[in-house]
Amino acid sequence: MTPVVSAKGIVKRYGHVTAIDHSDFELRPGEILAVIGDNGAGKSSIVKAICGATTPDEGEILIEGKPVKFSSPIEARDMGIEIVYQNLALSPALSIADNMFTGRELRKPGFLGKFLRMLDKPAMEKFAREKLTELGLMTVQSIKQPVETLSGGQRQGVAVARAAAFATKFIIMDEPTAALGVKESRKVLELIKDVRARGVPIILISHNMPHVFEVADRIHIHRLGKRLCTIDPKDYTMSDAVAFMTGAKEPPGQDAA
Ligand SMILES: Nc1ncnc2c1ncn2[C@@H]1O[C@H](COP(=O)(O)OP(=O)(O)OP(=O)(O)O)[C@@H](O)[C@H]1O
Repeated sequence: MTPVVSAKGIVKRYGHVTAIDHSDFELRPGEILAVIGDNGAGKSSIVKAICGATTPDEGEILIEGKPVKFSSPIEARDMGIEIVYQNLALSPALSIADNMFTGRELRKPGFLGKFLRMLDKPAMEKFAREKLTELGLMTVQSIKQPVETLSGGQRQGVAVARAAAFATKFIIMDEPTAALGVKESRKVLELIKDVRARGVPIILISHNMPHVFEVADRIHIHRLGKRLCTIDPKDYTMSDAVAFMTGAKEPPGQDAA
């Protein structure tokens, strides 16, 4: 099966620091791929290269088998790649519906939209309501509610719903539960599984081993700027994964999973 994303020999240098050192990467259809590694191992850097947030110095990125060279994250987004950040990239003062459409607002049909750039608020609110309902998130009272009135978990829910609504290729989630409490994390993990059930593959960067082992189909272990190996979480324990990640234990081959 053609991978959704595959990257080969990616190199990214920042001055004298080599953040990614000839790394490979592969995301398969329908899977949750966790990306783990020590601080500074290069997890964010490799994922940024894949979503156009940075341009690699070397290497090749293929999306569904076709070479791509993104010059901005907008280009990646236009291709159906969505990102959910740990620091909740939502605008607190704007409503849920407005947040879902930031940067891709729907305009009124005809002259009003085309020439006067008038927004089609009812259409955006309807779409936002449908998407939140689909993901079981309609505990929020109103779609017009400002995001700042929501709990941390609800906000992350909106961010995940937005990504799920627009992603046609895959979603990248960078530490989506890091800022959340236990109960809120649970809800977000369930959402992540729901998104997978809808057929959208996910790249999940996380330091939280129980979360990774709960949801991941495969784990990409990053160390010193490159992919050390990929493992199937059913074949290894959390302490094995940490031992590979820190160099305490010899890893299995590059493609154990
Ligand atoms: N914009 C940048 N400028 C300079 N150095 C950078 C930049 N971004 C990343 N680096 C360096 O590249 C290396 C890899 O960083 P990266 O953020 O990808 O690691 P990470 O595995 O995501 O770490 P963490 O788990 O701490 O978020 C680090 O040494 C980091 O300091």
